[in-house]
Amino acid sequence: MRAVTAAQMRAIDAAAAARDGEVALMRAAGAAIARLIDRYAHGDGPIVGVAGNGNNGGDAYAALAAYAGGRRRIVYGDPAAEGSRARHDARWRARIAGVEERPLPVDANALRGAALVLDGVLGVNARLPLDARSAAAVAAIAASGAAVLALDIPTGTEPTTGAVDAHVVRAVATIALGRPKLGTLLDPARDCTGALWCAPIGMRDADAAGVDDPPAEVLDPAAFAALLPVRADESDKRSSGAPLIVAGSTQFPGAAVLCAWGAARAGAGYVTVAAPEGAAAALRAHLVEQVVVTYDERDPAAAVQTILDLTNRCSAIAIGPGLGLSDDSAAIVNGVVGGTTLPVVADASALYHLAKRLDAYRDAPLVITPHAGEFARISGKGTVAPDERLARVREFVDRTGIVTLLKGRTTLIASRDATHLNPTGTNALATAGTGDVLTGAIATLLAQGLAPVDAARAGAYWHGRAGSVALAHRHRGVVARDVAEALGEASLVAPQDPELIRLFSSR
Ligand SMILES: NC(=O)C1=CN([C@@H]2O[C@H](COP(=O)(O)OP(=O)(O)OC[C@H]3O[C@@H](n4cnc5c(N)ncnc54)[C@H](O)[C@@H]3O)[C@@H](O)[C@H]2O)[C@@H](O)CC1
Ligand SMILES: [K+]
Repeated sequence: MRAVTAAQMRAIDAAAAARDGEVALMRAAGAAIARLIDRYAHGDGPIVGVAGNGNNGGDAYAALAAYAGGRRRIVYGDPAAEGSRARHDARWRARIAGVEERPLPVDANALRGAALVLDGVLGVNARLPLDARSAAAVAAIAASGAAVLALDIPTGTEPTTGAVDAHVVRAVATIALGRPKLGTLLDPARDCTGALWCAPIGMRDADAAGVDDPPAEVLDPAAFAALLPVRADESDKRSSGAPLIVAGSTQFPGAAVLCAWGAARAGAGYVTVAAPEGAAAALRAHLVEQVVVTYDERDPAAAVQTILDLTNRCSAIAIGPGLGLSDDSAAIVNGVVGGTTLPVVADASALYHLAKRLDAYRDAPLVITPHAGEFARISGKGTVAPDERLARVREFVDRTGIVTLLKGRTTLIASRDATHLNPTGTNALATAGTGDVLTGAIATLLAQGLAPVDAARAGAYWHGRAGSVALAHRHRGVVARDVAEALGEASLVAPQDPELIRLFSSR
């Protein structure tokens, strides 16, 4: 699903309003919001809307008008607000439906005890810093301690950049109307988003054509399920996906084991591991179904030949985890990546070695999976501040054409055509070896025929879900092996309601 800038959303809104009428759109938005109210309401208190003078405020009226759950409903708004025709319609319907209307300003005491507060102060046209009236409403909401469902965006966040004001709503959930706003997916605003839902209300990506390209996308559950390859009945072990893992060293054999496990649990039919002789004993002790082939790392030319010979029977390569930073491993990495025609996912040590020869890999079928530190080095442009991740990854991919997966709380995956924001994951993944599992999973997806960008975004999404599944089983102390083991369960996607899509849960 497209994650939009404010400018893209305005274009989409305008076209949808011209087609369907603003009143109908706001009624649809209200109906979708109303469906979420009971999910997030706690206790016996009222549902309280706080409405700004714009259409975001209109959504608060529309939601309370549409809500049929039997709770008391109150809305705070400006009785003298001019507002759009849609906002008037919503306000009128709220009144008829028995919603109690009270004038702004609202103080925290009035909101304390609410079962749920609907934040309709500002939406996609919010600008920071907040004006005094909006800031006062946000301060009251924040001080009340009540649970908040944010309408479109949490007020006080910048809808495109994810910057936050001194006064900001921290929501338990946010419901995006039309399309999710980029800012709600980006730090620091993401902390305020809570769970993220989207009600598409009939809006169309095409209406933003040409505005703020290349587009950003966020994977939703149905799109993820559609990306996962399905094994054909007539498959054999090689056609089911045969990744070659080039990883491990005497010092770090575990990286190769975890990468192989990630590949295997992602559904590969035949996993081959090529590793230096010093890692062989540890690998053979831990890998049973996988084939281990060794090479002499002190003879890089022969090692490259051994590995390239193996590629004849493989369909993708993962290279880098645990290989180390020696000149010999540099020669092996560049010899293999430069000498193969197979798609490659490169991680860890391989990123270090490839950094010196990026020009050779321009637009190659290659995925790199750096964390922020590795990205700083490979991009050649130094440390990446949290708020410049999106711009920096775009700059790098526009320059090199290399599909890049930049790890972080919101992992970014960029190709020349688009930037993808991965919404899944948990801090349980912040533990050694989980990146090796991800690399292995991506290798399998490449081996099963996904394009590099699709393998990267499906892999990131899947791995994030697997982290959450592993945490749900273990509660704490998740290790990388648990994440590999959870890939199967994490591949299951419950049927989705296309009118109300859950993009991520709070975590
Ligand atoms: N237009 C449509 O077709 C739809 C709009 N919807 C809702 O409408 C919202 C957008 O409504 P609006 O366009 O009325 O905009 P907002 O409700 O976001 O903002 C209201 C007004 O406040 C002004 N404002 C924002 N920040 C300010 C600041 N710091 N100081 C002074 N003024 C400031 C804006 O310029 C705008 O005129 C969406 O976020 C969504 O909730 C939905 O109902 C779906 C359909
Ligand atoms: K809002």
